[in-house]
Amino acid sequence: MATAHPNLFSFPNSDALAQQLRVYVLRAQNTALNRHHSFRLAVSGGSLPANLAKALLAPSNGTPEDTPQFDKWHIFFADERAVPLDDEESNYRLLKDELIAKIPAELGTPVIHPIDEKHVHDDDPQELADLYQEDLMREFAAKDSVKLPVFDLILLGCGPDGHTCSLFPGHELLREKDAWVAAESNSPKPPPKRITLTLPVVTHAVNIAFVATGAGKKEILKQIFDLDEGSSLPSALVNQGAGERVSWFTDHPAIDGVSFPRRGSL
Ligand SMILES: O=C(O)[C@H](O)[C@@H](O)[C@H](O)[C@H](O)COP(=O)(O)O
Repeated sequence: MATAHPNLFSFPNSDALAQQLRVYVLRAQNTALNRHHSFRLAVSGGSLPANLAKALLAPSNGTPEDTPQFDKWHIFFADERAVPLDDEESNYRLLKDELIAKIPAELGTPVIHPIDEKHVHDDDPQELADLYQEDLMREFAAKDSVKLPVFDLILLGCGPDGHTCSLFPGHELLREKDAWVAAESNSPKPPPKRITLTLPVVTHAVNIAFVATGAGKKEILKQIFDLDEGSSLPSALVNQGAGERVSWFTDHPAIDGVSFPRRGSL
């Protein structure tokens, strides 16, 4: 378990948040490209793709540091719903509509790793999870010894119940130690059938960022950051497992009443 604390950032509005999220994501990109010439990240659904698009589609200041090199990006899904890729509930579709379709041609095209659409109507989403894990293995497990993939960045949301990815409070999936990708058949948040990265994969990433905005998040953020009773919530487990590798991008209403120390810039 990590001992250092996560970083909590808070901004007055979504423009200020997006500006700092851009700096953070592009730093992660540049470090990854220096190390292994590709940038491997996972993204969630919910409000995350819109915030990410706001950050990344803003004009660059022209320096290499401030330029997304999308043709070097491999984008996976931190969680995905078992629905066709063009379904309104699909996180793939959401990311495509919010971000991918709007990337100017000169910035390149990322490689996207969607779920296998042939299995979205299976009764049990386990095959979907297994196939997605195989996709991850092709990308990450070049050596037989790789126990867990090391994403350069995982971008997460936090639900009002403290869930993240499709890891829900009190669920047995939180104890998963071996699988990289797990199936969820009965998600409390619709739609019920999903796949999700597991907690060990999330906490193994080089950088992990949550984006949580709006007054609807303040009760759960108080539990996660200030109160012992919140310590077993999935989002709190990410904080405990990855410590200072975790950064929270919030706005002021989301952390109203939270005592945990916050900063206004990276
Ligand atoms: O597919 C999903 O349902 C999401 O990945 C989910 O984990 C989301 O990130 C949270 O529910 C927070 O959603 P908001 O950012 O919309 O609050």
